[in-house]
Amino acid sequence: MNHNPVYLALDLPRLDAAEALARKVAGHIGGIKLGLEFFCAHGHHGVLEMHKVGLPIFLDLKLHDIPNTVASAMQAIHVLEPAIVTVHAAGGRAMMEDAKAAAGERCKVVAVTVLTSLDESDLAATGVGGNPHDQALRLADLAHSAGLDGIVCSGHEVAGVRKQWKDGFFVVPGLRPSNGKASGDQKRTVTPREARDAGASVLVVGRPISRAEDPLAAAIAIEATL
Ligand SMILES: O=C(O)c1cc(=O)[nH]c(=O)n1[C@@H]1O[C@H](COP(=O)(O)O)[C@@H](O)[C@H]1O
Repeated sequence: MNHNPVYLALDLPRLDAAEALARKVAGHIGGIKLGLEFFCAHGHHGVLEMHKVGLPIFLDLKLHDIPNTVASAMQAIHVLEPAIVTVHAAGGRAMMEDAKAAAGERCKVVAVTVLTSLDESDLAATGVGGNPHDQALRLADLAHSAGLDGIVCSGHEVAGVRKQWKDGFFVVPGLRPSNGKASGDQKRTVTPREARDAGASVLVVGRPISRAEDPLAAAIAIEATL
């Protein structure tokens, strides 16, 4: 693969620290993922600052509301020129259709299926029967039929989803290098290499790089496995 599929999740409280980390590893990642922690703390200003690093920006806002509200939120972030934005597939077909229509041509919209921090018992507690694999496939079908570009799922489901959606754009978080650190709050993990081999388009890596003693060495080590 020519293009580096790793997007670094910058889940850090300080803007200067996030920017310094992104600059340090910029040659060994393909993009930057800015999520709720970053956006709630630094907003539009923070995203515009991070554009200066010169890498594509994945704005992981996980939008989930009524269709009109989500479409309006999408329009409000046009100015930030994100390459990728997330919504929750559980928001339903109309919400996803309207989100995609509002996103503009150059922004991929992907739907979160089953968070990688959940297992079957967590799903049951929310009233969803069956296992994460079947639920992810069901929500992937819904996202596909709503016209989205792809989905977010764990490395355990991505091969199955790829089988039924051959040209989909699939984001896989919950990655832990095989020599790696504890899973933390993640329950459905695979290695970056396993996710890539299973058909992931983007590999989201956060703490295995950002909390490493030597983030640059960690990013280079992950790149070397791909
Ligand atoms: O949408 C996401 O990016 C996402 C979906 C999901 O199911 N699980 C998940 O961990 N993420 C994000 O991926 C990143 C994973 O971070 P680490 O566990 O530190 O590598 C975090 O920024 C999460 O918000």
